[in-house]
Amino acid sequence: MDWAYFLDVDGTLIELAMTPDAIEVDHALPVLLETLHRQTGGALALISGRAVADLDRHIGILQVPRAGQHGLERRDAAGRLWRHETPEPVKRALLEALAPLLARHGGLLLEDKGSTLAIHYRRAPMLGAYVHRFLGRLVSDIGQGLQLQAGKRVVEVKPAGVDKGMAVAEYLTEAPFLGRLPVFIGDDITDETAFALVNERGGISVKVGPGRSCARYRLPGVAAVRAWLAYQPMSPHHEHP
Ligand SMILES: O=P(O)(O)OC[C@H]1O[C@H](O[C@H]2O[C@H](CO)[C@@H](O)[C@H](O)[C@H]2O)[C@H](O)[C@@H](O)[C@@H]1O
Repeated sequence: MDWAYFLDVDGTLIELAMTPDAIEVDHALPVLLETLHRQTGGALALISGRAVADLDRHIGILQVPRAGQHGLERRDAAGRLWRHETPEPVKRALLEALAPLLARHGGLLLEDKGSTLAIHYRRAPMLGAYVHRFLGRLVSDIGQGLQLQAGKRVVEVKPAGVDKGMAVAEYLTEAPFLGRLPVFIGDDITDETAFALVNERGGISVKVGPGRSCARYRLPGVAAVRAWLAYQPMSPHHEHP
């Protein structure tokens, strides 16, 4: 059976950086992804926590389908964009509540992704537990179907009930993904829903780096992921990592 490739971005295809805009996308990445996309007949998608527009800006290769904001937005192989929105008044209330926190702690960084608001504390790691508590209280006060999403030195507030696993499941109902065995590679907590979905479908789930995971395989880091992906098109029979 042919494989369909679903790839997380930060920490999987690109090394982590101090801030979301500080990532370095070297020229080899788009070349690798374009090649894999072509050689799989288009069965490659990026599944990221970043916004789709942000992926477009940093990574380009617009012909590769992509899901952003942990599945809240998804561009399919036909170029159609599907979106779950956070209602405007809810977003306004969140931004108002976050303003004093951000004003008080210059080391924190707000990333407004549209439907999701992320507070990054990589520049002020000692504030991590505080930020988690603050946002946890905010979500329970505001309610409105919101949920917290933890990540690497980041906490996000997003609409509940949509995740990366759902985005992968949606792609698998559409050409050219339909009927293929899914492969998902990711490094973070948010990738666990996709690993679980892929495991259910008998696919290949690959966790990048250390940490607990339901993924069945491991790769040590970004360089190993890229090396493994580069090997795929050359292999006549796909082998497990
Ligand atoms: O699902 P991903 O594609 O892995 O995206 C997860 C988050 O990635 C970005 O944040 C992370 O990477 C930043 C740049 O390396 C780093 O500074 C930050 O600490 C990491 O959490 C992105 O900014 C988030 O929106 C994504 O959710």
